[in-house]
Amino acid sequence: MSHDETAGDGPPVVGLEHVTRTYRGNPPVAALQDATFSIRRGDLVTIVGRSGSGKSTLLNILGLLDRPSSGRFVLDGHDVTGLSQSQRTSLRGMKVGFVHQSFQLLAHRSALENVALATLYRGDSSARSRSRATAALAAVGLEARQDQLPSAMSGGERQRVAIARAIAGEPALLLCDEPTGNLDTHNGAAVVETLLARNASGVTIVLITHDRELALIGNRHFEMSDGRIREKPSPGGA
Ligand SMILES: Nc1ncnc2c1ncn2[C@@H]1O[C@H](COP(=O)(O)OP(=O)(O)OP(=O)(O)O)[C@@H](O)[C@H]1O
Repeated sequence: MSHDETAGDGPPVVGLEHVTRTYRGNPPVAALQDATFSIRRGDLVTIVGRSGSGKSTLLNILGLLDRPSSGRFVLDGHDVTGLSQSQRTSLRGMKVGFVHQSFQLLAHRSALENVALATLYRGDSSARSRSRATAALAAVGLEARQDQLPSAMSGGERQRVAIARAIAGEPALLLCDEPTGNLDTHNGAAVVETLLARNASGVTIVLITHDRELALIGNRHFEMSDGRIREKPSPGGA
């Protein structure tokens, strides 16, 4: 399915209304202030901003790792505002995939095992998790390398395994935190190509970065500054 066919279908994947996050302290830190925006199915959203502007704070809220101090957050049709910790954990497992700067693969497990274990934890049967993992590795172009250990792979391949792990459970939202931050240009480009291809098949992605060039990919571009987020007009006015 192409991006154009999926964009905008159904309820938003993310709906934030006046979301704030203030860290306690003296003085308190208003790390996220009055964020109101939606992310539609099939969007590839980039968020750029300096260190300390609030990007991780926002990503933690979107990924249900942290709660807003105030405001409303609806994730794929679920209002998460009043959920208990265990309900949030379970929703996170169903709805969110994470890709981190540092890959975070299990060193003594093959690529296939790294991906399969993630869906096994979600409650899939062993056969189901294996078949999902094989499909996810094929989707990132690593079907031939599924029995390799991470140590035998390039940084770009490791990150593609991490992407396969994050998408194997078909999450509503893929959150990427500086996904090319530890990679050289060549490996970084391979990871970007992989993310663009997954987005073209319908995966909704939010990517945070310091890198102003990387921030130009995708169809929607946000900038954070001192806890405030604003959407930048896309070239061509789309
Ligand atoms: N647990 C915390 N307690 C208190 N203040 C915090 C906490 N986490 C972050 N902050 C502060 O909140 C603000 C936003 O931080 P955040 O980590 O979200 O920024 P960022 O844009 O992700 O930065 P970086 O690019 O360096 O990761 C900063 O002023 C930071 O010092």
